[in-house]
Amino acid sequence: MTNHTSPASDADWSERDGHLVLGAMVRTLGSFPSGWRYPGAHNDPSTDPRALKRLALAAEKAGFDYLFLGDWLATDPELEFSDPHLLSRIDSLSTAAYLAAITRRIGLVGTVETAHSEPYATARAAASVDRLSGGRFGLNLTVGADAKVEANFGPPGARAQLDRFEVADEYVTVLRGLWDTWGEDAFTRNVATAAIIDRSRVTPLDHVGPAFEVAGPLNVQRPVQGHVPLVHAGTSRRAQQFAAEQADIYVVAPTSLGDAAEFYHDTKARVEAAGRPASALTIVALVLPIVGETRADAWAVYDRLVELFPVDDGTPEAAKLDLPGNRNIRHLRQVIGLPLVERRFDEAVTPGTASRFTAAGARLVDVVTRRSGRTIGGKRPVTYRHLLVAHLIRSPIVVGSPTDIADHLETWFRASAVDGFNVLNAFLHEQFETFARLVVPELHSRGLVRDDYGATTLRGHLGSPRPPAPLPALAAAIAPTTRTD
Ligand SMILES: Cc1cc2nc3c(=O)[nH]c(=O)nc-3n(C[C@H](O)[C@H](O)[C@H](O)COP(=O)(O)O)c2cc1C
Repeated sequence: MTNHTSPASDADWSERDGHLVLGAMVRTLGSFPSGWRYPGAHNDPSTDPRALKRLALAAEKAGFDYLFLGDWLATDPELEFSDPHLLSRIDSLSTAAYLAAITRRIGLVGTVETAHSEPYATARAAASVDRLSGGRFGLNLTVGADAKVEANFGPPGARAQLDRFEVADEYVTVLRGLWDTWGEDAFTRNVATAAIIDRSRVTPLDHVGPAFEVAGPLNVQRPVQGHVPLVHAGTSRRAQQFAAEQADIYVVAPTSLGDAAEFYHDTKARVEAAGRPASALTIVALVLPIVGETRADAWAVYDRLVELFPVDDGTPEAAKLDLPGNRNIRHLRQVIGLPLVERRFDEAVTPGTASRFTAAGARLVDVVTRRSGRTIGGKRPVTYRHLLVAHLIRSPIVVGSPTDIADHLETWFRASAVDGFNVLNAFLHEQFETFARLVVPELHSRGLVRDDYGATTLRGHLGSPRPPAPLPALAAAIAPTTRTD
């Protein structure tokens, strides 16, 4: 009898055993806007292949579940001072294919946009990288509407008139349908009879929908993982619903533990309402750790990053940079509600001045204290520069020793606010490698991460069962025209 079960190891079917999932966000210029200026930081995109390789090997050695490769089908030189990592980066699927050959166990998540790609090409590319990596690929689908991207793809077609999430749902139907057009054992390779395939196991798709018409079958066999795991990131209700119904991993960016826990429970309820077990969706939050051997070391790294963040301090040098219009004392004044005409950026905020701040200003003081240990009236005082940076950089930054960072991750995980984290780095390589060398072992000693890869596929890392291929009889019933003798 034909075996239609997974060729993957038993471990790939196992539960995650209560471990938190760790993904590494790949941004070679780092995620702190001035990170690339830090002494010794990687800052040359022309040497990215080496940087990617070094990051991937460090992440794999530490046992990360996957590398996350974001993408954007546009660029904008005006992002120079706010998001330098978006200026130039190697296409995410090409990167995943490159890293597939370098790594052995870690998952590789690449990004495709549903509005400006064809599901046939995406199904093929994703199945290809999944095959090349032995079942480690994950596909992040973005469903955004972005004028800069649209400007790169000619006049909008009929698809642009449709609801973007309905298009995305149909896109997923086509992807999965195409991955199922090849049965598991379609390649019979019968040397004696000369039949290399069993044609009954290769079926067309014949999809005709509002957005796509795709005949199939796919021109590459079924992915190692059956269906490549799908990833989504988005904050709107529609994005949440799409993730609940379709995704295996959902990347979120909550601003507080309370919000995260509420969103987590709401999302898991939606997963169940969609007829899936709550564990089918792994919810991971972004986190940007700034770590040092000691808390004081970490504060020093954060202070240096703040100093390197260019602001308009009225000097001719700053004027030449053409900085965004919100990088000056005038802008800060609007936020904290006080005239600051004569203030210099590095002046300490006095207790008297702080007592007159707006609620928003008081919140910024809290952020500065949490990130840098600086206090109003303290030996290391809060400065106006620190306040402005806290206002402009809203990333989920956690600064501290390995114990501090592990405490934060553990608190969120144990509060059922997340299943894991997508870990950003302020700059490469020191910050990521310090996290891998010091924080991951701390998590391990607390029983929060496993000590080695128990599985060989991304699905295995997630504890997500591999969808079986439709049985030949069923496939034949669906598509009788494909029957051959
Ligand atoms: C944490 C996070 C990461 C994201 N990464 C990307 C990305 O790499 N590329 C992209 O085009 N959009 C990215 N997005 C945007 C969303 O994926 C996209 O716009 C989403 O499909 C639509 O959701 P929305 O309705 O919340 O805008 C990201 C969003 C979040 C919250």
